[in-house]
Amino acid sequence: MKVAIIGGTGYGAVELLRLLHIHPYAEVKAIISHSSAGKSLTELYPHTDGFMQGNMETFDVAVLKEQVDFAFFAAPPGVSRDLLPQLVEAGIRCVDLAGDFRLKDPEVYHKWYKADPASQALLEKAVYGLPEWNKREIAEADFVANPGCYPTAALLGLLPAVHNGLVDPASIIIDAKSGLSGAGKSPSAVTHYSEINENMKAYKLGSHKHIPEIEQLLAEAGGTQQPVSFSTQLVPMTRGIMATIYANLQVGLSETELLELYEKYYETHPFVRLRPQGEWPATKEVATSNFCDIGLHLDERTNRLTIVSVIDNLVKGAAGQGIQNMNIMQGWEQTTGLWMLPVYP
Ligand SMILES: NC(=O)C1=CN([C@@H]2O[C@H](COP(=O)(O)OP(=O)(O)OC[C@H]3O[C@@H](n4cnc5c(N)ncnc54)[C@H](OP(=O)(O)O)[C@@H]3O)[C@@H](O)[C@H]2O)C=CC1
Ligand SMILES: CC(=O)N[C@@H](CCC(=O)OP(=O)(O)O)C(=O)O
Repeated sequence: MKVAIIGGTGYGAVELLRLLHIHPYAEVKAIISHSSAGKSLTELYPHTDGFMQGNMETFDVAVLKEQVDFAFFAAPPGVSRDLLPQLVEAGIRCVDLAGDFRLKDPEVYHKWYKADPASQALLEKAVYGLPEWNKREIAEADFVANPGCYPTAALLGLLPAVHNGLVDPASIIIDAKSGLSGAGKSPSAVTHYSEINENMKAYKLGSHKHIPEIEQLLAEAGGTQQPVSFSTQLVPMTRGIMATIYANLQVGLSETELLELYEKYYETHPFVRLRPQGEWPATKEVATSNFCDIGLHLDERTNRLTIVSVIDNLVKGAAGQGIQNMNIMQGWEQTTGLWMLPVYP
């Protein structure tokens, strides 16, 4: 199948190219660039030398319709809102790595993204693409809204607990740390080496656009959801997210029983791996892979459950999950092209 990547010079796009190169059924035929059409990707990213023929192109629906059957959007919010419907209309199925189609309520999008939402009709048509939650819906979708990186880590950590009513939904606290590639390739004062090296920085507390995304899916999974506390911090590494999640247990289960329940929940989901009792994952253990690794701890003194969930933000948090969604949409085994050992150390 022939594929286009839109937002060609960003980190998400380059990660898509890396992973699609080893995919047995997908081939990148076009890279669309807003800033660098006419240039070769290798001019900007020498590590891609020999892996992409031809130059990047401008967005043209008529040309893309002849070139490809599938497209990934890896551009900032606002771009897919305007361009993706044109491709879907032309019969090209899409996965959007940005957040334009994740939230079902246009007013909620407007409030948190501070931008105009897509139409209500398109938001209703969009399928939120978390394969461990709604694989069947993804398979039928014309276009999929790939989850945000933090929501992926947080939701995979919380789904078994919330879906089974194990924790008090009002007590959930998500404390999440991300490497710098999560902020994209454009440098900023905060991501400047001398600012973030040997440093950690909290940001967007109470205002992060992933808050409504997390709450939307938890409400779907648990039937109801109170606001969650969500704090984000930058840590001096390139890849990786660790979400440490706290919630009050509201059922009389032991740590062993909780772990068994998580194992059962994820038994048919190959990309989620549970650590044995007394062990918790590290970001390096999933780096460059599509895995989400999870460890649990039940503090019997406080009756509080701690869930540690790690992903690579560019893979399970973006390009890898996007390809997992494409696989499901195409009726291929979801692990196709994604079954690989993390790079370690
Ligand atoms: N980095 C991550 O870990 C994750 C990112 N995402 C989301 O995926 C999308 C891509 O992220 P990422 O690759 O990191 O971002 P980058 O900032 O690295 O790249 C985004 C790319 O979008 C393109 N683009 C197209 N139109 C515009 C425009 N009007 N203004 C600015 N850029 C434009 C640019 O490439 P060009 O000029 O070549 O078109 C740019 O390089 C974003 O929506 C992001 O939020 C989601 C999950 C995780
Ligand atoms: C470290 C860092 O800055 N991370 C980004 C999240 C990246 C992501 O998933 O964003 P989208 O929802 O836009 O797709 C942030 O906090 O905004």
